[in-house]
Amino acid sequence: MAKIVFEGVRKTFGDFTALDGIDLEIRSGEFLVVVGPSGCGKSTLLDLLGGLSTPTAGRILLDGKPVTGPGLDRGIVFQQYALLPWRTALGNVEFGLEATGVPRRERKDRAREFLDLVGLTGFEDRHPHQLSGGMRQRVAIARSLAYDPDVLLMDEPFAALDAQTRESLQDELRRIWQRTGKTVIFITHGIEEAVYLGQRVAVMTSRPGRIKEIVPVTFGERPGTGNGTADGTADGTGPAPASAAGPQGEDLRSSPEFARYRHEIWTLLHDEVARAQQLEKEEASV
Ligand SMILES: Nc1ncnc2c1ncn2[C@@H]1O[C@H](COP(=O)(O)OP(=O)(O)OP(=O)(O)O)[C@@H](O)[C@H]1O
Repeated sequence: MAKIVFEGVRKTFGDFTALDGIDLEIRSGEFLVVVGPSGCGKSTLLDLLGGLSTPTAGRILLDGKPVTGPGLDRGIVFQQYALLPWRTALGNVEFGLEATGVPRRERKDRAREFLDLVGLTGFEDRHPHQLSGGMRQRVAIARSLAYDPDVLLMDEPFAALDAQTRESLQDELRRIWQRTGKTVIFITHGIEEAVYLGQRVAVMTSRPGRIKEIVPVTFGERPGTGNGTADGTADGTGPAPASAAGPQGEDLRSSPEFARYRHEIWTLLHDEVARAQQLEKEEASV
């Protein structure tokens, strides 16, 4: 059974149709990336899945049950994550656990564990203003992971970061995904980011937002992707593969296969971006 199913989902705001005819199935443990022109409804799609808003028509199933509101089974990471400024990194991650009723003592240990997972051991006692943008986003990711949601919803989480930090966080995220087996839905404007992270890349049309095409990204040597399981083995029982970070990640990004996928997705997007810009111009002149 699919982990997540969108069935004929439509979302309107007044007489404006943001999303229409969304049919989509996402496997458990899959890393799905969504790309599309600005304003095509990517965040709306994620909000619906997060239970922050409800579809106008159709339904969304999570483990076979309709999504009716937010839940601890889904963690959300936004572009600018609102960390609590008066709490330390550790305190912010602990905050995510308070809602789940984890005892105080255990909360601390669990929070430390997740800060370690995102490479922030030694920074537990820093406040958000004492951390770089990349570190803050790591705290946000740790906070979302700490209460152990099955599904991670990420809305352009690395968009505000410089290129180098972004690439290193992409590597971290892949490593975390491979280790934890979470189902990840990741929105981005970055085609390279989409190819690097996604097992499948869903390309959306401009208004109303629909799924134009889904591109499976299958790198032969790529650990954890294209094999249908988060740990990169055929049946999900084998050992976790080595991290793709470092030189290997660099090799992937500069490989001819990578360039081919990038070009395929760029081509699919190009027409939609042009159409979206035309629509904006027409609206502006009314
Ligand atoms: N609450 C709302 N009320 C009215 N219109 C809305 C609302 N939320 C979103 N929209 C509109 O729906 C469309 C889709 O918005 P959404 O934020 O989902 O797009 P997006 O693809 O995430 O955009 P971007 O890539 O620029 O972040 C936009 O035209 C937006 O103006």
